[in-house]
Amino acid sequence: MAFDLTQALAERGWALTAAQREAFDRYYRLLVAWNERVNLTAITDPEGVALKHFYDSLTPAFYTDFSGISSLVDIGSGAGFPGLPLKLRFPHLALTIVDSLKKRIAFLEEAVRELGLSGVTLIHGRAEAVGRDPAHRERYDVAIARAVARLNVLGELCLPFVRVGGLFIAMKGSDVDDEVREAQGAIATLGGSLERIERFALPANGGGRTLLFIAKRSPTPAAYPRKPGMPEKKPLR
Ligand SMILES: C[S@@+](CC[C@H](N)C(=O)[O-])C[C@H]1O[C@@H](n2cnc3c(N)ncnc32)[C@H](O)[C@@H]1O
Repeated sequence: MAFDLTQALAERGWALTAAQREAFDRYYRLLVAWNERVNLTAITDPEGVALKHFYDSLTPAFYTDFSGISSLVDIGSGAGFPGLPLKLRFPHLALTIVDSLKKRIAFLEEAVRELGLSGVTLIHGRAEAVGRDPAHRERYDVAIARAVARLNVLGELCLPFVRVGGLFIAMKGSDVDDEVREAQGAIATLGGSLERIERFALPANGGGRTLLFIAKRSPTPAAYPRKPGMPEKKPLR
């Protein structure tokens, strides 16, 4: 696999600044160093991380205009994907990251410090609990998540964070049709409406991807999200 992040983004019309290139390099070095003692990622080679973590994280911005988005919440961000690459590329974003694993939040705290980022809030907690907190409920322009749960579960974790008129972006692999069908009732119940499906392939045989754009049409009923674990145990129909 031959993949160069700077070149691939230049082909999309994005010129990374020298400072942004250096930030992605530092992020990579920190990720692999921490990965020796905290399980953060199975992908550790530089080109793999550049393609399957950094570039992949940026793909939503190929399909929707991030310059018009002020606040973004990344649910189940793990080692920072997709939130941190989006923040590096779009520094104006007020980024909030929610993850239930303390060690991953500890990694992100160091990454944010090392990369000198401002406007990033890191929350250790379950999305089901944080999404009920008035400080976070229906406060964000966009909620985004990659590789966290099936769509009928993910909707309950993410849609409560989105303001009416905002957007929930689910980042998925190529095989989504059953998942989308099974989640239709859940999305409607939670106040969402599936507006757009974008299918594409990552460069350098990086695999098929699908982005689901779900508009928040009406407030999420107070009953949701249910208590931690329930969305997964009894997914909405
Ligand atoms: C497979 S990892 C994916 C991480 C990252 N989004 C990525 O694509 O590389 C899933 C992450 O979601 C977090 N997670 C799972 N369920 C969660 C929940 N209910 N609330 C908050 N975080 C959750 C886990 O701790 C884990 O870090």
